[in-house]
Amino acid sequence: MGSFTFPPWPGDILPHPLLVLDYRLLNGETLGGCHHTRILVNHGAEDVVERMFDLAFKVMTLPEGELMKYEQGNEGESFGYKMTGADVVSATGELDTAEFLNIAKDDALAWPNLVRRKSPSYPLPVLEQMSNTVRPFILNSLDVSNTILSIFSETLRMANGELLDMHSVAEWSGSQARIIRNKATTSTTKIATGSHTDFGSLSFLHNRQGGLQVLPPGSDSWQYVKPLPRHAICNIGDALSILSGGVLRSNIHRVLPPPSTQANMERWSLVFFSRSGDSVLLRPLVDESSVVAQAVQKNLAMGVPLMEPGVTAREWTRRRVKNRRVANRDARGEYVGREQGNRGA
Ligand SMILES: O=C(O)CCC(=O)C(=O)O
Ligand SMILES: [Fe+2]
Repeated sequence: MGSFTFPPWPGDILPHPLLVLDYRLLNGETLGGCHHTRILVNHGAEDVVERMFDLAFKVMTLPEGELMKYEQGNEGESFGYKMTGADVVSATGELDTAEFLNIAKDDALAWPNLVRRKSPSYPLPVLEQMSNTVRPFILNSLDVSNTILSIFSETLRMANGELLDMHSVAEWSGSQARIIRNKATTSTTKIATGSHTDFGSLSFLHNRQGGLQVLPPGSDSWQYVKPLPRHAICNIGDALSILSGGVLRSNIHRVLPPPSTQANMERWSLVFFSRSGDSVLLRPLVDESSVVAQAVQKNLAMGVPLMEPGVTAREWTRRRVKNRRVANRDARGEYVGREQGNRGA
């Protein structure tokens, strides 16, 4: 099955060197002031990740007309299906080639009830495998997220549990699993997903084929990330960056078709996005953390603008999703919505 292929890495492509962290040995020192993409091994989701890829294949090979029943639309809804070409990948309005389906953490946990997407909710294979595949994948990813957040709350010297409370599993949030398909193409240069930072708190990304690229801090050259079996790529998103006053930083990445000898391959990937509760106000936690307060003061003294959208996590996600849709751009590719504070894709 296409989704299981783990092809050899092309000998002519030098991948970006990434620090591999053993999830079982994680601590504040290994994560440090985390500004870079990291790779996690022994995250515990290895087997259920295989089942998620299997499910991804079943879902994304349904007829297009069937998938379109679940399309997200243009109003900033994050859960559901996104067709290819719905998002822009560049300021000049080029369109993306990725198609994906987002499954809400709240739906997976409430199952057999559905609380975020009612009708039409999700394609049948997702409903059929909600309890034996999607929910275990999401629960495992939430565990990993909580572990990393509690390490970061030590880094930020916050009171016990405060950051975790903002990411309480019990509160509705934008947290979601995403299955992604990029159909085969002969091009190795056409951008599939444009340059962006993830907008939530943490992302765990499971890759098979190459194509993911990062723009390392301070560099202007894109570098490929080499997928490793049973490893998860770990990114910080903008919301956590905002809450931490920039102490923790989101990283810039994009997706191209699989490179070199992998050209022509269909590309599959899987992500879990961990996001704070819908009601959490996105602002630097200066009252909760002396580390954040100091960082904000230092940045202000140096004239670095403060990232403070002053909206809730729910509104932030809605704006960011909406901002990427080509339907919300004018002929020059500019966003035509009225909201302020949209940044990038
Ligand atoms: O497909 C990938 O490898 C990355 C996708 C991604 O960056 C995203 O969905 O935010
Ligand atoms: Fe991303």
